[in-house]
Amino acid sequence: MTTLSINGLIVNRSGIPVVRGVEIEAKSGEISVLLGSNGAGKTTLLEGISGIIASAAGEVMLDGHDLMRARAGVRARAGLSHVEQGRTVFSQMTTEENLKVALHPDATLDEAYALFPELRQRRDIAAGMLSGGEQQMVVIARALVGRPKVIMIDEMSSGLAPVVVSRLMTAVRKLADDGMAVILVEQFATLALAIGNRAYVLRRGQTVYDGGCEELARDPARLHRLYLGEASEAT
Ligand SMILES: Nc1ncnc2c1ncn2[C@@H]1O[C@H](COP(=O)(O)OP(=O)(O)OP(=O)(O)O)[C@@H](O)[C@H]1O
Repeated sequence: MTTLSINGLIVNRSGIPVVRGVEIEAKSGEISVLLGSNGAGKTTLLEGISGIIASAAGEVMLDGHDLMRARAGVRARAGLSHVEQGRTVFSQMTTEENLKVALHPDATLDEAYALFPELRQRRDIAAGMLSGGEQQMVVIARALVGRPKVIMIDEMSSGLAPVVVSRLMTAVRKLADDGMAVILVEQFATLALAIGNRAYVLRRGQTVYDGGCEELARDPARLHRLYLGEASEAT
């Protein structure tokens, strides 16, 4: 059982606080959905958690270990995986080579192909030749075979057809059902809330909602208000 606890995290960009005291708890078997309008600080929050950028203050605790001062590589080895925006495949390498780069000694490529069977047929194709959806599958599968405890996925759906997005959502749910703690940053709020457990809505770097996904999915007007900031209703 894994627990990632983020407490009072403050992350600056060019000296300006962009993430301002966020609290998040991600647990094995659960998807924590991070929502918020453009510029709310979602990507910066994930970068602060994975250590790509230094945080100014707060705590990043993974199973009781304080990672706040650890570098990104150390956090990754401790079990924090960050699937960044932009489907960063190694385009000259084949699908399988992309997966092998990250393969943990205890993991197998079959785990990747079990999550995305469609990648098996594409194993010898250069990743740069794959469709956007397939490239997104490669980067998620590559994270999986690194055997992380927590997987943080940023904007996996952007620019993809709805049928592909649904396919990816199903796979992400399976990751959590298999025991991973998942943090999902997503623009398609309705789809993300449908597969998620706990939701956080960020506005200007602060949490304005922390609660169940179902509750928020049932109240689209409230979700709209939370995004637009017409009413403050931090819980
Ligand atoms: N490299 C940077 N230097 C300075 N400011 C930045 C930088 N990157 C992002 N910002 C600013 O930080 C704020 C939060 O950006 P961030 O990308 O974290 O938001 P987001 O919620 O992920 O939005 P989006 O959905 O647009 O990616 C924005 O105001 C943005 O302009």
